[in-house]
Amino acid sequence: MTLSVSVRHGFPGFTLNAAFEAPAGVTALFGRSGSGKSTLVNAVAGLLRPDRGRIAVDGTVLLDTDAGMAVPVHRRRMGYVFQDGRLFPHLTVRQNLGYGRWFAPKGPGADVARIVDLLGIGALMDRRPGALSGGEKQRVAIGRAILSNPRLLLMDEPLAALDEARKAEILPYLERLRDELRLPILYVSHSVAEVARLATTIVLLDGGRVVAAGPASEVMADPATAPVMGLREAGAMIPARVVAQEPDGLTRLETGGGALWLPRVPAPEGTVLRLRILAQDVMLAVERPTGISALNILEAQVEEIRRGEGPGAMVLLRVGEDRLLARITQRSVMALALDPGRPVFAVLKAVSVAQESIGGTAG
Ligand SMILES: Nc1ncnc2c1ncn2[C@@H]1O[C@H](COP(=O)(O)OP(=O)(O)OP(=O)(O)O)[C@@H](O)[C@H]1O
Repeated sequence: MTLSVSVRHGFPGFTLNAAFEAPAGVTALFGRSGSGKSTLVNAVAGLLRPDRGRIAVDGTVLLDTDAGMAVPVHRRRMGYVFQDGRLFPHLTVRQNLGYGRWFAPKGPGADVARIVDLLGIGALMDRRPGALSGGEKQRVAIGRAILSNPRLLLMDEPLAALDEARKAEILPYLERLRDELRLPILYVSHSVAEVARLATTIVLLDGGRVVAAGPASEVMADPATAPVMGLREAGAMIPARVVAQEPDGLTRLETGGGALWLPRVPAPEGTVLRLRILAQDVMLAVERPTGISALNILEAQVEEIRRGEGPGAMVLLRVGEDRLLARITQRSVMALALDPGRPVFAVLKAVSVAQESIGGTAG
């Protein structure tokens, strides 16, 4: 499945001019407030008729303004999940889910029991939305959208209204949907952490234009995208394989640049994980540091140095086959005489597990 979008639309003072391809998986539309994310999603859903554009899912054309053709909203088969679940308050969870199914096209649809199980909402079936937490409501809203058997799931900031604890509760369910249902998801967010955890593809928007698009790990490691991502949030993702659970509570992982130790990661040996390493958490040394507390030191090579407008610089590093970003000062770039090709050691101050990779990559 590929969603292909090319849209041009003008509002007073704002022009959206964006094109991208979304392959299977979660495609995150990411950008600051006002960059055009919702306008794009609304164009895909059919809620907005753009001045010009073409939108197609696989071979099915949903919009082609040149040909004067636009499939109406209700025939596009899009599952739409909004920030506020928008469940029917007078209906039970079961009835809300049934409503999604009612609108599904005839023929084999999604299996209700499976979706209820995937989203962990079995125990809530007889409750009304008023008796659900925000996270539970969102899970039901997602279930309802999936049961309408859509071609594509559109999620516009589905976690934005939830507090951190509820977000953390719902993210694993979204990961399961991504990995087990294989339903393509267009996911709008302005949270880098959310995108790092969920996205397979990232489309980065700025001022109504696509400034970068591609596999999530590549877009996140591109030093040019750092100012749009936000310097504090910029960082790369590298794959790492769980090698051993060690007796002192640490998990040993293997990366292309050497071993890493993290506080116990509850994953079986052999699992490949995606680690998120913020650029600001990476220090560089030209010799292997000794006598420091940091456990995690990777062998790397400088690939590119991008100087910012202020005193900072973003250094793109090659670590085995993978990429890492380090944010250091331009003064340090000079002091260490860093140049492309120079071997260095990357000292990692903090590492987080961004996402369990899609099954089958272990080994
Ligand atoms: N119906 C409208 N009429 C006029 N201007 C609009 C309309 N809808 C959106 N805009 C403008 O288009 C721009 C992009 O808005 P959009 O909602 O797509 O951004 P966004 O990236 O989704 O932002 P946010 O993260 O805040 O939701 C904004 O400047 C907004 O004010």
